[in-house]
Formats: sequence, structure tokens, C-alpha cells
Amino acid sequence: MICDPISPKGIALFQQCTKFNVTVLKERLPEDKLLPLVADVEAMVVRSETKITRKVIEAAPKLRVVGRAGVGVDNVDVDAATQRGIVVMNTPSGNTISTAELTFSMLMALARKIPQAHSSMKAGEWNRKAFSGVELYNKTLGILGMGRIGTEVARRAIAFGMRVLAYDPYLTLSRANAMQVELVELDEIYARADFITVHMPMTDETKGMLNTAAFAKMKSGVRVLNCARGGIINETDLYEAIKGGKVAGAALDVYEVEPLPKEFPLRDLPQVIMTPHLGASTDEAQENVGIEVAEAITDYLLNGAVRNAVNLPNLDAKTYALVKPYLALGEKLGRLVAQLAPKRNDRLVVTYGGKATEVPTDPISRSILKGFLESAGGKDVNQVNVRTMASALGLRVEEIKSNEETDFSEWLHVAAYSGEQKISAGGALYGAKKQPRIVRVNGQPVEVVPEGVLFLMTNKDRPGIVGYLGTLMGRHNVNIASMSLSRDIAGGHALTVLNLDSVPSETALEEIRKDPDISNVRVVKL
Ligand SMILES: NC(=O)c1ccc[n+]([C@@H]2O[C@H](COP(=O)([O-])OP(=O)(O)OC[C@H]3O[C@@H](n4cnc5c(N)ncnc54)[C@H](O)[C@@H]3O)[C@@H](O)[C@H]2O)c1
Ligand SMILES: O=C(O)[C@H](O)COP(=O)(O)O
Repeated sequence: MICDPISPKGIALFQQCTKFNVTVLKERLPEDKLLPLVADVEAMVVRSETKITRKVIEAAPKLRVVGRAGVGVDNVDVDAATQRGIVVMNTPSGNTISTAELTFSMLMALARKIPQAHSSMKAGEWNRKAFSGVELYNKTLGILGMGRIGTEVARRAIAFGMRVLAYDPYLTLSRANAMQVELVELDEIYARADFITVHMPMTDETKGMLNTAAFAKMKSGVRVLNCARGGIINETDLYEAIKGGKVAGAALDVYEVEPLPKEFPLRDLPQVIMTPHLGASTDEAQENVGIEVAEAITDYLLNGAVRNAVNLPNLDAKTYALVKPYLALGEKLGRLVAQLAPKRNDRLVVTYGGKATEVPTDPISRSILKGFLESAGGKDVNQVNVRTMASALGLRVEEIKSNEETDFSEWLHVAAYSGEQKISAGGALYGAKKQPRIVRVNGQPVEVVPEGVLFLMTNKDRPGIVGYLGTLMGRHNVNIASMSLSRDIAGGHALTVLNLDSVPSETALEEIRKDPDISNVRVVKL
């Protein structure tokens, strides 16, 4: 369901796929109108207008992905989506240039009062005195939020001969130096900047960041811009600061409430220039984000590939290739341990060893958790909601990077604890092809391909047991694909693991259990 207008090329990409049934809404629908339409919807596409609230998510039991054709996802209840395992994706860079260009246009329009002069001309006036402005050259621009858009604004400002100060708690000094901006504290920007532009996301920290207290620290005659998110500049405080003469002008593209309510005092101030959230409204940006969102959603629905998810860690293609074999192995280990362990576990300890310590481990832990929690959560469990689900179940997840020397160059180990009881399995990647193998079960060495049906049993190490098992399985028409045997000492305790081509019947298992030397007979499906 395409809820907000996206580019025709994006819509065409969806329609091209014969597996999709695409609905394009003709107008933006409020929550109450959307609710009755979403029962069968699996994917929703929005821009900044349609609100994907918790209620909408609850009314859409089949929803798997929300795609934002743009950056900000503040119109999507990401927490509600995450709890349900719904991937929320955005298109982070498709509208960067357009928004940076709008910001720069606003900067110039603000400095030269172009919109005000234009309105006066349209009204038939010729008033040269009222619209005298200031130059940008040699002025100081303060940029709060030096991400994609902030960086592009900085480049344009430097080209215009401005000094650029940047405040961004997450920006490194070397990156700031490379961009030729001066990385300073917030108060220094307030004290030195002639223009201040904000380019951060809306967070608890940035909400209302430019308020009366902040304006008080600024230079008199400062001009401020917000092409990021409404509310980063407190609108009431801005009104007062302009009325009081502290702030000489403001350029706004975004607002605390959108669309703007009829009553909006800043509208009446001649020092304020405004656009209706146009940052991304260019042919180019819309084509970029429309195509990107269509490709990303299609790839997810058809192939399960996740890109630009805001509720999942993102991996670039190179890192993904490194992590991929561990994802598959991790999921199988999680599934194996879940089936061997009792249902109620209070702790899951995941240990990464050898080269596995060098790759991003969060996605691997999520895959392990997915395998582990599947039996509790069924098909609703995925990498998006596994951590939320684990904490809701009271399962503590501990992740350890180990430098212990083992026989394996890259390995994972998963241990589930239920009080004092521990069930564990270890896996490793073999050779250049990184073949996954289960290499430990409850500490016992094995070598098992983590695929299909596994039969596990502990037995006394005695002659004839392999023959007994083989004959019995054959009699019950179950083919053994491979076998792994290990024992502590000759004649001691042994662990036998078989890869089977089918699940043995209960009668077969009962017969096996009759042998007094055999115990802990289990069948698991990977
Ligand atoms: N007007 C529009 O139509 C339009 C279009 C695109 C994006 N946007 C908005 O512009 C903003 C920036 O987008 P972007 O693509 O550059 O995002 P980005 O994630 O690339 O950059 C945001 C930057 O803000 C920084 N930041 C976070 N918290 C901060 C804080 N407390 N103080 C200072 N810096 C902080 C981050 O470190 C990051 O570098 C977002 O709010 C986005 O929603 C608006
Ligand atoms: O966050 C964004 O990408 C911008 O606010 C653009 O919003 P829009 O897609 O509604 O133009």
C-alpha cells in the first residue's frame, strides 16, 4: 500500500512485480480511515505525512515492512513495529542534496530578504530601502548536526567564503578537519555564529534545543534556519526572540505541527520566511527515494534481504559477505540449543572465538536468538524483534569475545542456562568455503553438518552399538546420511549424532530407548 505520493518510477517498480498487489492511495488518510484498509497489507510506503501508528500496526497483522521514501521516520511508531518484527526502512541519502540546496536557498533568501521583496513587487510596490540585506561572505555559519545534509550545507557555505563551525557530539575531529569545519561546543557556536542551521534528527535531546536559554547566548542579530524537523527550534521561544530583537530572521521548512494550523504567530512576522516542508520536493530527490524504497521493499519481500533498516543494524555489502556464514551457523546453533534445552531459560551466553571476534557480532547474536526463540514465538520472530522478545521473556543475553586457543580458527558457542542446568552447542566454519559444522554438543566434540534432521543420543561406549542403531533405523526405513561418534574414554560415555533423511517414528525411538545402554534420545530439526 503506497500511502503518500512517491515518484511514478517507484510505483512502476512495484507494479512490475507480478507477485505484488499494489494499492496507491489517492490522498493521505488519517488513522481512522487507514485502519479498515490494512488487514491484508504486507508492506506500506510513506513519506512524512501518513502516520503509521501503533493502532495501524495492530490493525495490519500481515504487515512485514514499512518503507519511508525519505529520511525521518518520526511518523512511524518504530517501537511498535520492532515489537511485531516489522522492518522499518528508509532511504537515507536520496534527498540529501535537495535538502542541502533548499537550506542554502533559504540562507541566501534570508540574508537578502528575497521572499519579502518578491511579495512586495507582486503587490505592485517598488521599495528598495526595506529590503537591504547582509552578505554571506566572511560570515560565520554554525551547523548543528554534521551528518549527510549538514556536511553538504558546509561545503556550499565554504564555497561562499563563510567560516563554518560545527557541533555534533558524534563527529570525530579528523572528519571535521577533513571537511574544513571547526568542531566546537554548542555555546561557542551560540557566541560566534551569524547564522545557525540545524540538521539533526528529532530526539529527546534535540527537541526544543534552540529555546529562550539558547537564544540568550546567541549574538544579537543572529539568523536561524530549520530545514530538519519542526520543534528542534521552539516556535514560541523563536517568536519572542524575534519580537525582542535578538533574532534578526528565521527560515523554516518544518514545523511542530504539520500541516500548519490556522493560528501560527510566526507567520505574521516579516522576518520569518517559510516553505511547506519542501526539502525533499525535487524531481531528482523523489525519483531517488521512490526507486530506492521500491527496490529495498521488493528485495525484502522476495529475498529477505534487509537494507537501510532503522530498527536493525545495517551492514554494507562487504561486511555482509563476511558475516553471512556466521548468520546461518548461528541460527542453527540457536535452534539446536532451544530444542535440547528446557523451555524456560534465564540466560543465554554467546561466545565468539577466533576470527569470529573480528566481525560485527550483533547481527550474529540476533540470528542465534532468532533460532533460539522461534519455538516460543513462531513465525513472528525475526532479527528485528528478537532482542525485545528476549527481554520480554526475561532471558538475559550475554555476549563474550574469547581469545581462548581452540582447534578452530573461527567459532561460536551458545549456552542456555535454566538455573544451574546448562545446555550448549558450539559451531565452527571450516576451510576457505566456510562450511558450517556443529563441533560441540554439551562440551562433547562432534562434527555434524547443521542441516535437516539430527538424531542425538548418549550411550555406553560398547561394541555393536553402531550396528544396532543402523539396523534399527534401516528396519524403520530411515536413512542415515552421516554419523558422528565421540566418547570420553574407551568404554566410557559416548555421544552419537546422526544426520537423518527423515524423522524416525515414535515406535522406532521407543525401540531405541529400550536398550539399557542408551539414554537421552533426542530428535531435532534444523
Ligand atoms: N526538510 C526536509 O524535507 C528534510 C529532508 C531530508 C531530511 N530532513 C531531516 O534533516 C535532518 C538531517 O538529515 P540527515 O540525512 O543529514 O541525517 P544524518 O543522520 O545524516 O545526520 C544527523 C546528524 O545529527 C547528529 N546529531 C544527533 N544528535 C545530535 C545532537 N544532540 N546535537 C548535534 N548533532 C546531533 C548526528 O551525529 C548526525 O551526524 C533529519 O532530521 C531529517 O529528518 C528533512
Ligand atoms: O525526512 C525526510 O526525508 C524529509 O522530511 C522529507 O519528507 P517528505 O518525504 O515528506 O518530503
